[in-house]
Amino acid sequence: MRHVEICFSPELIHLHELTGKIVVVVDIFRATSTMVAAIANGVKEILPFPDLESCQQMQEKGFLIGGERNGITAPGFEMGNSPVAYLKGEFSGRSLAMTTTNGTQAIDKSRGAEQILIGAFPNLEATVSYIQAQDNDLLIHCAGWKGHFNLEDSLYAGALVKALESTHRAEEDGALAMGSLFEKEGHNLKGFLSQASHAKRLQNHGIESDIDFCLTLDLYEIVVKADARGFLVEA
Ligand SMILES: O=C(O)[C@H](CS(=O)(=O)O)OP(=O)(O)O
Repeated sequence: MRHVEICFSPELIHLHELTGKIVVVVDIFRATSTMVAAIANGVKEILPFPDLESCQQMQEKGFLIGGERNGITAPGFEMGNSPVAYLKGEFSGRSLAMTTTNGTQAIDKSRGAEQILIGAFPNLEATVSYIQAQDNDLLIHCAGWKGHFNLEDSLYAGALVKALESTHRAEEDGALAMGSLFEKEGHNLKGFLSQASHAKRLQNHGIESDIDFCLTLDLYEIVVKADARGFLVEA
């Protein structure tokens, strides 16, 4: 039996061992949902950056650039952080450089893991099957919000804990708590998460369609993982 644990914020990642583990980075609203949408709709690869400046410089190298801070597209960037912007396949074959408020920081802080996967509800089942086919223990790294716990990433972590019950033992309190929370509330993702602070922030920006997409289960059969160069690609 392998093990599964949860890190609830990038600020706490130093408390967890990364070596030898699969780390699933999750930022449901919206970075990792957007990454899965982009790859599923033809984007060739995504290079994540923690900072705006290095990301923006990639435009000179022919990259499409996506940059967001506090829910708003960063000045000078072509794309923000909206998953629905990728759904028509308009950016098929392009390489995307991307930086967001929370999600790309969490990816950066996951370096050192055996594998880094990108978690989202629209490819939950595919990600579960992939993890079950590997021998490694699992760490679910929630991006949270500016260092704080958030409900949507933690509920996704609970969904993974429940789906992996037959292969991965949850021993620490966080994983047990989130498994129970998903068991109780997972049938009503949208209703339950409408009270989440980040969902309210996004509603204020008038982007309910993003929330709907981010909470849709199993639209895609792809798995997104970091390759040896640090690019996010289809596994
Ligand atoms: O664009 C988002 O959804 C957020 C911005 S914020 O947390 O509302 O400031 O970025 P993300 O990195 O996807 O959490």
